[in-house]
Amino acid sequence: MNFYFAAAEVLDRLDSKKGSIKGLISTVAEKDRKRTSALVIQTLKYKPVLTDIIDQANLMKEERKKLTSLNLALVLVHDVLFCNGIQAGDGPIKQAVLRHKTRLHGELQKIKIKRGVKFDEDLAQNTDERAALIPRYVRINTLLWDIDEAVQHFVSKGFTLKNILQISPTSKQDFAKDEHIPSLLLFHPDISFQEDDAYKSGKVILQDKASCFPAVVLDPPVSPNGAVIDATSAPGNKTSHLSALMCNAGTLFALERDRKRFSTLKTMLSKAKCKNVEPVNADFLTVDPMDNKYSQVTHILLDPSCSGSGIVNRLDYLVESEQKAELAHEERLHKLASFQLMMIKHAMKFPAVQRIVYSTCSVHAVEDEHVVRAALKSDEALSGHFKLAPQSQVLPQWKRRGYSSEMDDPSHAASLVRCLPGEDATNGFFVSCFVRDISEQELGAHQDSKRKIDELGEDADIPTAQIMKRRKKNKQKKKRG
Ligand SMILES: C[S@@+](CC[C@H](N)C(=O)[O-])C[C@H]1O[C@@H](n2cnc3c(N)ncnc32)[C@H](O)[C@@H]1O
Repeated sequence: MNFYFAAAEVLDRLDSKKGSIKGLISTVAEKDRKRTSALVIQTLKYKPVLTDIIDQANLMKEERKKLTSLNLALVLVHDVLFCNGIQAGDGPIKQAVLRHKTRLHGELQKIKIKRGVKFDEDLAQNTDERAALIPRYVRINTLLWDIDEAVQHFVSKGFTLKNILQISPTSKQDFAKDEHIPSLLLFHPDISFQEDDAYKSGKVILQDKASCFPAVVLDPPVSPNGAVIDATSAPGNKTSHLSALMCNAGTLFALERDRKRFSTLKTMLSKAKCKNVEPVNADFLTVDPMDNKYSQVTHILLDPSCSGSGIVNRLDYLVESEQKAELAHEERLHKLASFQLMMIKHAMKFPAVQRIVYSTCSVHAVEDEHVVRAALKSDEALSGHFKLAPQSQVLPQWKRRGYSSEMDDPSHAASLVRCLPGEDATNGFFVSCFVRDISEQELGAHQDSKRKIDELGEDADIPTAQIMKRRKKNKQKKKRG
């Protein structure tokens, strides 16, 4: 019966908005986690129907001594009606529900007749229909095999490779190569790979297409001296993608501040055989950019916590009631945005950094364009000479760009990438890329920084100081030459 108590407790905590489904399920004992998460999700899908049935059958009134909460009744009645019964030894709680078994089944039939449906599944709440338009994306872990070997593997499993851009909703056997991401395959949304050997051995990673964009845009170095930071790594999809793009060469520092998520990250990286990754359980904001360890870092990926408003293939929306306080929502977005901005500004302080990718799975301009435009105006961007990478370096073929009306300079929107759920066959996503521009012309425009260097010498901000030193050396060379 403990398993039902655990599932009911997750539902109780969801009701009182104490976390997301994913977050709350991660607190359940590992041995029961899979089972509990399946029961919670199924119960949520049928919640309105189950609540009606329990009401009509008067279950809570007649068994109020045994059934202490509606959520406990929901999970038990779910298993009586839609599974093979309650999976627990005999006892007073089980008996309290089973006494009403005939009545419960009767109420279920009445609802089906009333709604004119034949199958139980037709009573499930519609999951977000935009999710049904998202193919099952499978990223090939090129550290372990190549795309041709992967294609052969799936063909041997009975799939047919088609030269198409989208998977037909009627054909579950077709698969295709993605047009934008080289190591990505598309399958029908209903295909599950959880039991596939290639998934279990880390040879494929189940990752939404949009979530593959940041690593590709960052374009990390492939060199034994390459040094890259993934500042917000767990669970590690983008880290393993970066590691693959770096061909396991150089060093990829994978930072993650949350201890539990850090442990998930390490498991993921070892499964994917990422050998060039140094996982670090630390808060990126507390890392000293001048620390020798990171002095050679040229590329930083920032995929910080966000509202997640772009994710459509998860069930959290089932528990988001309409009365969700708009104000609290706005406040939360602004809090997230100021944290996100801090992360970008911190990344800009690393002395050798040349390229910073900032991404979110949010569709809110507050967390996307607004954060980018604030970052561009920040002291860190001005003194470090950061600007947006041009469209030609940021998935040039991708049609949907940033919202120009949300940028100070509308032309900057072309540098940004957006994905819209329901329209782009992906979750909602946003990608931007800052690059350090050290041209002489730009330097000339920063007279103030020059003055600061003259006045402060060694203590002036390092990137500008380095540039100025380089400039001085070049001038001296020219004079000598
Ligand atoms: C959106 S998730 C990252 C997903 C990851 N990039 C992936 O593709 O698998 C954000 C992660 O950043 C972590 N995080 C948030 N703030 C952080 C900080 N200041 N330093 C390090 N990690 C942080 C969170 O704990 C969370 O695991």
